[in-house]
Order: sequence, then C-alpha cells, then structure tokens
Amino acid sequence: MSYEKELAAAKKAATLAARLCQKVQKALLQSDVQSKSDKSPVTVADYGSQALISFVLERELPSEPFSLVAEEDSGDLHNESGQETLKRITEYVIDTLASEETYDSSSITKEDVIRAIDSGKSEGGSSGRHWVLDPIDGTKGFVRGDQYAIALALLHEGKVVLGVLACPNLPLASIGSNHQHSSSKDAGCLFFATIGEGTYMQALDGSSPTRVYVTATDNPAEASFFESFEAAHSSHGLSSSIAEKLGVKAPPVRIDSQAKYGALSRGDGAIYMRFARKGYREKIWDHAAGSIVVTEAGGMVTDGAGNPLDFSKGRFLDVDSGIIATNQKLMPLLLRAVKESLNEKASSL
Ligand SMILES: Nc1ncnc2c1ncn2[C@@H]1O[C@H](COP(=O)(O)O)[C@@H](O)[C@H]1OP(=O)(O)O
Ligand SMILES: [Mg+2]
Ligand SMILES: [Mg+2]
Ligand SMILES: [Mg+2]
Repeated sequence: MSYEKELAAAKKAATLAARLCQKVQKALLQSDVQSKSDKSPVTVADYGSQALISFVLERELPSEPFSLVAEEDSGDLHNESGQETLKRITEYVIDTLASEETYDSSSITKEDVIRAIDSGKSEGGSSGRHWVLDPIDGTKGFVRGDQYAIALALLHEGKVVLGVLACPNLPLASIGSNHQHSSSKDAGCLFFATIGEGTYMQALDGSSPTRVYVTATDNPAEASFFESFEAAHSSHGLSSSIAEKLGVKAPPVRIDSQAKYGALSRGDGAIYMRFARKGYREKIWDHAAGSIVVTEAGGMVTDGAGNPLDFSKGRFLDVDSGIIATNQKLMPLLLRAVKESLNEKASSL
C-alpha cells in the first residue's frame, strides 16, 4: 500500500509546526510556561503545534476519516488564565498558516483552535488508521533552548506505517560523541520514513532528501550511545553499567526528545537506551515516529526484554523494562548486557 499522500501531508504539517515552535522558542518568556496538573511545562508552542497539525492533516486529506491520538488537550485553556494563552496560540497558528498561500487562515477562531486541539482525543487501537502526535517532544529541552522534536506517525491496523520527525535544533551534521558540534545555523532536520521504503532526511528549510542508514558497526568498542538529557526520564546509572559491560568506550550523548532516534537513524551513534523509573508508563506518541525512522534505516527497536513495541493497545505503550534501539548486529549483545545489568540490579536490591 502506498502512503504517498499521507506522507506529503505529514511532512507539510510537521514543517509548519516546526516553524511555529521556532518562533515561540525565540520569543520564549517565562509566562509561556504553564503548570499542568502533572507539573510538566506546557507551552503555547505545544498547543499551537497540535492545533496546526490537526488543521493541516484534515485539510490535506479531506477524503479520509480523521482520527488523532495526541498528547495535549485543551483543559487548561478554558479557565480565566488560559484566555490570554489561547489568544496567543490562535495568533501563532494564523500567522504560521498565512505563509501557506493555499490556506485562508485569517478566519480561524479561538474555538476552531480548541476544536483542533481536542480532535487529538482518539484512543488509537488495532483497527483502522490513526495519526499519532507529540506536538513537542522534549518539552524540557524546548524550554531550555535545546533539542526537541515534532513527532507525527500513522498507525494502520495497529502498526506504524509512516513517521515524520522534525528536529528544529538538530545539526545537519553528525552529533556523535566523536564529532564537534557545529554552529546552530546549520541546524533543522526533517526525518521521514514509510514502511518498506527506507528513511530519509532533509533540511527543514528545504533541500532534497537523502537516504540515511544506521551505523554498520558490530564493534561495541567503537559504538557510542544516546540517552535522555534529563536523569529523571531514564536511569543514567543503568545505561552506563550496560555500556561498560558491552565495552562501549565513548561517553554518553545526552539529548532531549526523539531527536535521539533521528540521530541514531543516520548513524551518529550506535545505541539508544531508555529506562524510565518504575511506574512510569510510556506513551505511543513518544516512540511511534522515532521507531519507524530507526527501523526503516536498518535498525531495531525493542523493549528491554527484546519484544517488539506494540502500538496497537491504545494511548499507552506497555514495555518490559525500558526501550532500546541499535543495529541488527549489536542488538543480541545489547540485549544480553541489558539482561545481566537488570539481574545485578535486582539482586542488589
Ligand atoms: N518522568 C518521566 N519519565 C520518562 N519520560 C518522561 C517523564 N516525564 C515526561 N517524559 C516524556 O519523556 C519524553 C522526553 O524524554 P527525553 O527527552 O528524556 O527522551 C517526552 O516525551 C516527555 O514528555 P514531553 O513530550 O511532554 O516532553
Ligand atoms: Mg508533555
Ligand atoms: Mg513526548
Ligand atoms: Mg510532548
């Protein structure tokens, strides 16, 4: 099956959302950060990105039933203090869509924005088609001025068939541990993958796509690994013990968001490890786009026990002890090291 139309719509939506996020990140004021009940920072850009992507997908694909599983809902925008935020989101959405000549965005109202945000309440599942969206993945990185991603995927019969990752601050050149970080003016990557058709990267501000591949190395001594910047999101202790067992010499590359999957897909490093604290439930929008970007580049993504990720169970992704990604040659070694380290950890408790 071809997903050409869907891919074009997803790339357009993610590119426009990235533009909106970049504008907000530039203008980021402390007052843009609201406190949600779970205390995670939610910004004008989170909501704006979600509304804009929802608008663009619906307009570009009018003949398809539209179901969207997305992270945010408009809850915080209905109270008094949300009104100013909603006004600013609406302005950002109108302003960003105005750059697209085919859209008449001037008539978009605050109510349209609320509706667009709340169209993301779908539960997903194993039948039909569902878009899966993290409007800003890596909110902490976004607020810090570091890495974040707009992550959009399409599920068909419970499987990820398409994924787009826009990474506005990711350098076009490698960010592996052996590379100098280039200046931010050469940043802004768009990764995209369709099932059976490989993974491509292009510059967010437009360039022709190039096909990318995960590293071919089978030698852990020359492999480097990615993990969360935030220690609260993933156990740095566990990943360093695994890396040591494997014989990885390079220090970890710590960056926020699914930009890690993008970097892995083009071979910047060889391994990605994520071990959330006990009790944290992973969500499908945090891995759907990233996982197909890596698998279509020749890599593998599994949970810590080697099971494939199952995106067909609704909004959550239930995993056995973490998520790991690497190439096909290193995966057996990585799985063994994960198992040993988890056993040691369990017996030391
Ligand atoms: N306590 C937590 N443990 C693990 N992941 C978290 C936690 N809180 C938020 N996240 C989510 O983890 C992802 C970022 O992880 P990282 O950048 O470390 O890879 C984001 O999707 C973030 O949500 P959000 O999309 O709201 O930023
Ligand atoms: Mg969040
Ligand atoms: Mg996220
Ligand atoms: Mg998010």
